[in-house]
Amino acid sequence: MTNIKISAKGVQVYYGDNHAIKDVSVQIEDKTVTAFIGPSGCGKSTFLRCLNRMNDTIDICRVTGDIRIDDEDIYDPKVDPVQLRAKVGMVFQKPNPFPKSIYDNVAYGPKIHGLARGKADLDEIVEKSLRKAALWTEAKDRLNEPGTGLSGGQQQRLCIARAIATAPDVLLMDEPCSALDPIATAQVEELIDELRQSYSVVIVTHSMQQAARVSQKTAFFHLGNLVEYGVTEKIFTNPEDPRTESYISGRIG
Ligand SMILES: Nc1ncnc2c1ncn2[C@@H]1O[C@H](COP(=O)(O)OP(=O)(O)OP(=O)(O)O)[C@@H](O)[C@H]1O
Repeated sequence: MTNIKISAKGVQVYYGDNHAIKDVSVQIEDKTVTAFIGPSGCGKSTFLRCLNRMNDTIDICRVTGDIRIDDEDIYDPKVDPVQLRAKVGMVFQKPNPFPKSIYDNVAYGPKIHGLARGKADLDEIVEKSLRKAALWTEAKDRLNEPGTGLSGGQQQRLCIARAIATAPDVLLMDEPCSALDPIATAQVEELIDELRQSYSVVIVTHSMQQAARVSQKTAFFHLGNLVEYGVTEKIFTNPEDPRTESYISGRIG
């Protein structure tokens, strides 16, 4: 039985003339946290955005190569990017709740994708998503209050609940803790570890400590190349490539 969720082959990304991702091939596992690390500008976020076609929204961006999720070509013209993004949820650097109530933030996706069969069903999805995002206890008595009134860490967990509510297979996280204090960061990291039981989680992080704490697999990017990919512990203790070694020992980046 294969555990591969995402398979990318020969992926190239250009922003105009800037060749940002150079022939990247990688197989990302299900029920695993995979960390993308590397110096600023190496292409981590660009490659992450390829996985739910978020780069489609950037005019000058061109993506080629083959990316499959559960063996389905996500760049096939038959694939609706909006549906794809429900299946491949994304959490951004800065918590970005909608200017709506906590309840509506979570209910929005299931509503537009027709995932609920009425109010009771929707209530259940909202509760389940908030529970999975470890926010239910704090939010259950204020569901009608604005999501923007929560603390930064709570807002980020709300954004995770919103991503989970559309029953995704994959969760992409682009530096999800960079705007959070150490306590909120620890809570989100704990949550990422739990989410691994249900999803394939891919996280971009600038923090090598965070990559070491939360991920089982790590991909090291440098100047648009995927230099090394493997078991996190090995990448951090015994990397194969001298560039990885330099990065983890703080000599580049
Ligand atoms: N929206 C964009 N338009 C034009 N060029 C972009 C865009 N986003 C990224 N790039 C370019 O693509 C390259 C890779 O950037 P990317 O943001 O993917 O790197 P990163 O490793 O995530 O960096 P950081 O860690 O600083 O966020 C850089 O040269 C960057 O200037």
